[in-house]
Amino acid sequence: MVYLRLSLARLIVFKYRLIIYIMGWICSAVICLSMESWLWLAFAAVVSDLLIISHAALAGPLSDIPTIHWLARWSRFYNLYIKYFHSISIAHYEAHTSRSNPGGYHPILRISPNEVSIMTTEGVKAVWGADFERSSWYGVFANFGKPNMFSSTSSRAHSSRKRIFASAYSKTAITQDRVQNIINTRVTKLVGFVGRQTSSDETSSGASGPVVIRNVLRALQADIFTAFAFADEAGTTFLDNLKNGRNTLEDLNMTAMDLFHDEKRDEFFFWESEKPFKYFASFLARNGLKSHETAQRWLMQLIRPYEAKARSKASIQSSEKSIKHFNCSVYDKLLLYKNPKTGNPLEWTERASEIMDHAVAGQDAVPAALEFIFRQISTHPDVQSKMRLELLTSLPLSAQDRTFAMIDSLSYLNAVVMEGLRLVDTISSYQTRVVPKEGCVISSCYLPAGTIVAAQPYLINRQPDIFPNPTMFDPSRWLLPREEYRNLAKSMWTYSSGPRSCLGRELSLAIIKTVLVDIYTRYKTTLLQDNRAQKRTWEGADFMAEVCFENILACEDGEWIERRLVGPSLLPATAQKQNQEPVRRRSILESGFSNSKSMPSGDNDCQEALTNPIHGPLAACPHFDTDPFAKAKETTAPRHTHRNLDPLMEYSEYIAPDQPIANGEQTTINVPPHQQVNAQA
Ligand code: HEM
Repeated sequence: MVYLRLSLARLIVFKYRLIIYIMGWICSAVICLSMESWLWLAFAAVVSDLLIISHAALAGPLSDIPTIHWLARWSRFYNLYIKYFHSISIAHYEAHTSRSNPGGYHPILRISPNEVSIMTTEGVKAVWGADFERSSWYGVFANFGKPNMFSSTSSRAHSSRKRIFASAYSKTAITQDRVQNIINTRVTKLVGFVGRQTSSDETSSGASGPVVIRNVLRALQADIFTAFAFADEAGTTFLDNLKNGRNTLEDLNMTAMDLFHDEKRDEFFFWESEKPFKYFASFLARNGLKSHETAQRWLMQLIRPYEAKARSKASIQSSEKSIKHFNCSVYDKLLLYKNPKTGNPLEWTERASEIMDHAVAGQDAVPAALEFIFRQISTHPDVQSKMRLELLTSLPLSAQDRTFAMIDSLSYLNAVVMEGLRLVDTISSYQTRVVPKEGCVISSCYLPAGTIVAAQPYLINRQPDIFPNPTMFDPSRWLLPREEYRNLAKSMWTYSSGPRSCLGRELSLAIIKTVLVDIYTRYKTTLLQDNRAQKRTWEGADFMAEVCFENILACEDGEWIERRLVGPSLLPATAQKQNQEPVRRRSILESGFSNSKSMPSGDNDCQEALTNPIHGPLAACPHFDTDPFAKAKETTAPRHTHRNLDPLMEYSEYIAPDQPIANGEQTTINVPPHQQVNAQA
């Protein structure tokens, strides 16, 4: 008790010490103290400060927690230093994992006198699951001078705002025709752009020159989000302006849209958000503030005409009807909202602040995630082949015949996306929560009220006891029986967790999966330039991956793919032909499974597979676990007897039961009925 009182007194004295000193000096000036007494007073103030800081550093409740650096006990400037000059995610990850510990890494580290960083799912559950309040750092995300859902620190303010529009982001809403049409039409434009790149090559080799994929994806995200948030016809059309070459933000006229990743802005974002600099932001971050203003003005160009149109009675009535049917856009929901107690609508600045925050939230996260996945797929040809095989054998070729439910049920595609999202670093800073007055315990360490707990997806997603070989891109870790998959997915923290987790999760997954389907059923990708050495992973137009696209029908395994696309009637012939073409089949196999681990030279089973005419080229190879023919032998799905069935018909009936599927079960591909029949033949 005595200790508690002392701590409280210390806190008050420490927090208000400046005011106490100033008052003391004013009093002493009034009673005309001598110069010597003044110096003694100043000396006493410095000593008392040092005593308080030393006590907190060496004997306070956080003193037993290992530190990221010895300076971190004494000052928050060490942490600010890495925030400004390095990648905070990489620096914290290295600190958590670099020192010996019984568990192999430190689940908790002190990063400044009053702040700890955690790398434990249990800790995240205790803090984010219990919805501890946010720190004041989030205030920087307010727009138009108004707070929004994201910037509000209190959980109450957050949940009352979220209730207005959360249903527009639900999976039910995202799978409705309105949103699916928006996504599909924009992705089709993206595919058209890639098509123009591959056909513009003078040699007509079917391969494109390097494409700075992030910029193109930024255009995609902006066009999808603005159409989704307002209305299809009210969205931006950046995709229509894509050119050959780098498509920089300036070329696309997108600098205002890309608020937090416009170079001018992110240089200053630090000064605007970190104490004590933020108090001098108007001086330190002048360009950053200017670019925030430009972005606000830019957004007004979308909001004004939309509001003017929505004010017409007919439009409001139809929105009111559709609000009940998940068919209403986010902005319509904001527009139609009335406070249940006062009956007042939101002010326009509140609506604008909210929508601007949502736009910013996904504007670089989705392109960064997709670019990272492209990069991984392009450098892992075995993954690319398996994924393409699944797409070509399980989905109708025409976008009109497929639904998002079909795409969503593909286990290998899902595994690739999950693994990409596990490793990608989309958020440029860590998330913080403040320990409430009861305190809390994480990894056996007591954290008193007011302690700031920091966590990052980059660290949580790399816990070696949950994700063995955590830095390795290995989609197969997600091919698990349903229950095990769910448990693993719960430990992944890319979208955060708890009531304030990412609202755009379903939208972003739908965009990412649709892009991968539409690109990888048509193109093979390779990485021209990796450009991984950056200060911050999301930063700088000059530091982005350049991807080359090659039409799959023009590439090595094109003939095989063509045969598969033509339909089932050719498949028995394929099996016959395989017998006459062992060399050709070998090249097909090797092109997809060229890494020595998947296809060891001299492996008898694989050699046998290459010449086995009965079950197809892939069935007997133990390294190939996605063979549709092998699956056909095991499947319990009803068998069709019509041999001339249209290859693209009735797929929806035969989409496999919900993914994921057990590792090693060789069942990641869903086999449509006609292929089962042919495999039997
Ligand atoms: C791969 C893409 C994305 C990733 C990795 C991602 C990640 C996150 C994370 C980690 C948070 C929590 C941040 C914090 O608490 O500090 C968050 C919040 C949020 N995200 Fe996303 N996000 C993505 C895409 C999107 C998209 C496309 C949208 C909307 C269009 C969106 C809208 C939001 C919103 C509104 C919040 C605030 C939620 C709240 O305060 O309750 N996100 N996101």
